[in-house]
Amino acid sequence: MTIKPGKLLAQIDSPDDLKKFSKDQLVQICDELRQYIVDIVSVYGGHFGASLGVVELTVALHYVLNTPEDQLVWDVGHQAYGHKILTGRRDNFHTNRVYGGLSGFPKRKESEFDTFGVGHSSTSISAALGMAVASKYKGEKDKQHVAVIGDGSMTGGMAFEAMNHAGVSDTNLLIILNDNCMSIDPNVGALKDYLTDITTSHTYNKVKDEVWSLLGKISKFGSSAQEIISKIEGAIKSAVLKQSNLFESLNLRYFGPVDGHDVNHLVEIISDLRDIPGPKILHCVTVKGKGYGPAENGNKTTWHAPGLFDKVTGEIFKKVPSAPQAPKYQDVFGHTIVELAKENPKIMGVTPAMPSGSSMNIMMKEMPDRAFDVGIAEQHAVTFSAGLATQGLIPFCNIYSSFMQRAYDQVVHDVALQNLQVVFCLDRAGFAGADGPTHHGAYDLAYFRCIPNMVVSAPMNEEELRNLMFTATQFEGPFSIRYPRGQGVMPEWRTPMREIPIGQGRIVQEGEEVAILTIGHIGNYAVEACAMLAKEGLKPAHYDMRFVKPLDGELLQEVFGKFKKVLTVEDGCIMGGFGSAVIEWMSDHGYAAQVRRLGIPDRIVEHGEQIELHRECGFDPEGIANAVREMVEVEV
Ligand SMILES: Cc1ncc(C[n+]2csc(CCOP(=O)(O)OP(=O)(O)O)c2C)c(N)n1
Ligand SMILES: CC(=O)[C@@H](O)[C@H](O)COP(=O)(O)O
Ligand SMILES: [Mg+2]
Repeated sequence: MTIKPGKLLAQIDSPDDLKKFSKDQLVQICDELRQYIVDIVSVYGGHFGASLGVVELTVALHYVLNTPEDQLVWDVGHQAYGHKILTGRRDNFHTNRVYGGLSGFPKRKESEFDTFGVGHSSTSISAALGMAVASKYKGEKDKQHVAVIGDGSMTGGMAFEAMNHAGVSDTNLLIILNDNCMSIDPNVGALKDYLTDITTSHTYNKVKDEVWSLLGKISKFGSSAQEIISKIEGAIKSAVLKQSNLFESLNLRYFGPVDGHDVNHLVEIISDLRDIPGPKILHCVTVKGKGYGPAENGNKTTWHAPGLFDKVTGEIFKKVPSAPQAPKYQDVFGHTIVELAKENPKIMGVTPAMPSGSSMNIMMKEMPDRAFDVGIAEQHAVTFSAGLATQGLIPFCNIYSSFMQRAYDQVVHDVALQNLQVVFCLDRAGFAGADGPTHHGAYDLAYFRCIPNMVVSAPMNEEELRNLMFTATQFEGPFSIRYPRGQGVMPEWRTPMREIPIGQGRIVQEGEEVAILTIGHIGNYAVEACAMLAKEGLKPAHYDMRFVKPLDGELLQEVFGKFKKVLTVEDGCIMGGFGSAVIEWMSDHGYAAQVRRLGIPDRIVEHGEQIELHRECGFDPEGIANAVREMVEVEV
């Protein structure tokens, strides 16, 4: 179905086209852009509420700035749908997040307007500051550098590291804080409360408006007058706010809060700010989901990424289950940690801003004093968990595999070196799918198995996940459990939990000639492959190793004692992953066999449905069966 843009939007193939319109046409352009996002996302899916919340800001920025020369960096980039549509990608925007189509996030190789690749939060200020300093060094005086960062992303430590530097950088960096009080779930922390204070402080806003209008009048009298007024403004701010403005105290000129949905006012402000030297921050107040009733007034967490929906009624279409509705692994985690915590008062839950995504919200609701959303702060989440563990508690620190990458040193330095009992539940491990390479949990088997003291495990189904979670509570040291995004395989998963001997794998099917060794959920693909091969008279053995570290030495002795052809399969990087561990074991124990490794190759794999990516990399069920067929052919 072809989705047509509105009359004005249809004429905008670049920001230069946008600039041809008069200011009083911008409101209509915003309406048409908003409608186009609703039309596309309702049919093709993707992130939703965030892009609606920055429609006016996006139009104003591309209207005032001279992009792409002026450099605009979006934080996370899930809100950049309007940006992409206005910068030449309107007509192919329906391919957003589709295999072979546009990325769901700004990506440098996709467009010159995408100045920095994003997807993980809190990077925009650092990147934009780097660009600003580079421009200053190269003598590019007129270039503007703008970072647009949300209030949720502002809770990421990197943002403060960058502001700390920006404040003494002597650049003209403009930070735009898009404050909608939302992360994916409601935003958390003292910063959120502070921003609310500023936004709701009537006295401050009244005085600020007067100062602002004075600034407008005086600024015509040249920079010395501006200096005077900015000192008055600064004095008023710190006095009225009773505490120095957080951003001003970092030497960032603070402006706002302003209405982030008044496109013409935003055009004026951003134009004015262009002429004000030095690092500055504009605080915009917006509404996530603005302009589409169900998203604006309904559950904003749901409308962060609702899936497909009826744009007229707002009804969100439930995915039709292909098989009896097996739960998502995350649901099993969410219910199981509560079950365990009811039995064991030492158990605590920690999530860095993914309560709904990880299902930690279940424990947060039932046991609010034992489960914590710490904001987009993965490093803090890990070391906070380590602190809990020093006091004899057992924290389950649930972090998406790709977001875990941000807190690697904390795992080594704060947990493993002290051999503390922290349970890392790495959700979205393996190909994440439509979110693409920024979110693929490709590396955790490799980056965790090399850490001393760390146990590295992966369940093949929900029952196994529950057993591993219980086992982790009995293990006095760091323990990681990784599992993929989406469906499990067991509709009846509420099985009694049991402790599994650390390192113990299991045989799934006896066989001959080739042994398939799998780790985690991907083992279910091997089961499908074996069923295909059985019809051809081929019967490889299949072992679910369950642990990458420690490996099951007894089982591997059986495997290498019986088989000269071994196929390893992992939904993770081949370099240094599970297959590498098996080869190392084989070599260390004096065995020799042909070992073939299937997994994520040593290159960037773009976005698409998980099965499309597994197929592309040759470890979907057909790919596994083909590998066995080829191995059977070869004489060793
Ligand atoms: C390092 C990292 N952790 C977690 C996420 C998941 N995530 C994506 S968007 C988001 C919320 C961002 O909130 P905010 O910056 O306020 O943007 P909004 O959606 O409100 O526009 C989170 C937690 C991420 N992308 N990167
Ligand atoms: C933009 C972002 O990082 C999150 O919205 C992420 O896309 C969530 O992923 P899940 O949908 O797998 O929870
Ligand atoms: Mg927000």
